[in-house]
Amino acid sequence: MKIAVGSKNPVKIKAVEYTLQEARIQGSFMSIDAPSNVSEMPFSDEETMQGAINRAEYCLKHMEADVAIGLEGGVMETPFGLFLCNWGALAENGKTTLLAGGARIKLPDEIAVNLRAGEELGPLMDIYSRRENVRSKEGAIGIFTNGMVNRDELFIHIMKLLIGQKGDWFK
Ligand SMILES: O=P(O)(O)OP(=O)(O)OP(=O)(O)OC[C@H]1O[C@@H](n2cnc3c(O)ncnc32)[C@H](O)[C@@H]1O
Ligand SMILES: [Mg+2]
Repeated sequence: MKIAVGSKNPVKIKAVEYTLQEARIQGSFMSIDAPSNVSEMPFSDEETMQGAINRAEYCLKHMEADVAIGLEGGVMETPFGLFLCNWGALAENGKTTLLAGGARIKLPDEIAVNLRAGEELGPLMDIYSRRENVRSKEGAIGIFTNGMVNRDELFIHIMKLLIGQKGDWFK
């Protein structure tokens, strides 16, 4: 089985590989910087889901993969503030694309203000945390939970929710 991931972000690639190994699903891995075809900073659940679906479907088209995974991060407005959201899609030719969402956490107002003004979370997190490339390491969720939940764990959970829905893999 050929498995493609629609990102070159190591935190996403590692989460996919780790979860498939944990589930004892054998295959070869490929990755490609698949376009999300949504905003650089998705601003709703729907837009973030669409980004994950678009990445997975791009992989299926361009990578000759049997299974394609798209993972996308974004933010969403709620009556209680702006929240981080993450979504995953698992696509296979001729089958309905599977979807699953990850844990959410409220972003501090000082970050939310800048996001609403059109800035992107990746660079904002580096400035806020005085670290480099947070999006490829612990992620915003890692910073705001003091490392209790890092971005890899978030994507591993999404991956478990996705492959857990693939009944035929567990027979
Ligand atoms: O290389 P890709 O796969 O694009 O991975 P990415 O880190 O850019 O992540 P996304 O495109 O999925 O996320 C959309 C935007 O939100 C930012 N973002 C999302 N989750 C984040 C997190 O946990 N920490 C920092 N930035 C995050 C990210 O930098 C992008 O600007
Ligand atoms: Mg990106």
